[in-house]
Amino acid sequence: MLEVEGLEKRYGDTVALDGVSLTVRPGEMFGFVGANGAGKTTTMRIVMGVLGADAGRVRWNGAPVGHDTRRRFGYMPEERGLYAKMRVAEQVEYFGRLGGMAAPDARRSADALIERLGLAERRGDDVDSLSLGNQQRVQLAVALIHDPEVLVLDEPFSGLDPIAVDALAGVLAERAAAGVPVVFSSHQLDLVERLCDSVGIIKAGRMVAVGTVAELRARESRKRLRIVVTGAEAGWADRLPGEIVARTDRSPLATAEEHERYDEVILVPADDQEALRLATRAGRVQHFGWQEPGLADIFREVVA
Ligand SMILES: Nc1ncnc2c1ncn2[C@@H]1O[C@H](COP(=O)(O)OP(=O)(O)OP(=O)(O)O)[C@@H](O)[C@H]1O
Repeated sequence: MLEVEGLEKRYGDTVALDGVSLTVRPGEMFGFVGANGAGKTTTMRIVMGVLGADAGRVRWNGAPVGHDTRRRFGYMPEERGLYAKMRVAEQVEYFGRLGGMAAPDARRSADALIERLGLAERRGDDVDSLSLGNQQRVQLAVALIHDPEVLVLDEPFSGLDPIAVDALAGVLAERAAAGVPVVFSSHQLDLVERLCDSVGIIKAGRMVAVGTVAELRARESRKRLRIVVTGAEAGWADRLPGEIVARTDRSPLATAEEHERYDEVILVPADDQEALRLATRAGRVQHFGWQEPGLADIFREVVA
């Protein structure tokens, strides 16, 4: 298992990491989330030895991680590092060779990944002639080519179209199923929620929440009601007891079918029965029920 313990890192007066710890077990997909500048990239760079820590340690299967061990890791850095004037297939193969693969294996594996990530038609093109999203796919192929023991990916999904997102999600799930610990950072919380076994939320260099989404939901989240009312007077929802965390309202439209006002409110209620009475009095209640918060809701609560 991959263990990161008590990482600290300063840049001059800026404290980038202030005691970051996380553990990723074999076969676990770990989503690393946090606001811009929270410390995700710095943590991953330290795990990969690109950057030294001021304190703390990184261990793989109980032993300190050194250069040779890291060669068996797959890494997608934030600063994408490809050779612009090398062809797609050659480049992926080349990184396979750097990762210690024999030439025929590297070629076979590169071909399979290129196909899988939807790059087959571009295999003979120079990397700098590709769109950014396709360059990103090449970068992913490079991180995956040598069948790494651990995967550390800095925002691997950013900039990918939905088909590429699905292809990458499939590849990562396969690697995890084969026992590889996978860590990736992302701002796409719906994706993290869908794919990850566990999630770590980092805020200003500290891990403020770690666990499965269900655990975070149970620990962090306040119960919320979703209320939909049509035909009410404007402003009725302001009287609801509790805190409104989201609202949508649509004034009457000029069409025959939709001539009613529509209000949807997400409320952390101080008194749910009073909220129901108010909604019933205000208009026609189309929906009134408890709503499970998503990872984005939990994130807002934890990071606020
Ligand atoms: N080379 C550097 N010199 C000075 N400060 C740095 C350097 N690299 C990072 N920092 C600072 O360290 C903190 C953590 O940055 P980091 O890039 O790890 O955040 P992040 O969570 O990856 O953010 P993002 O989501 O925007 O990629 C920030 O305050 C950042 O400004």
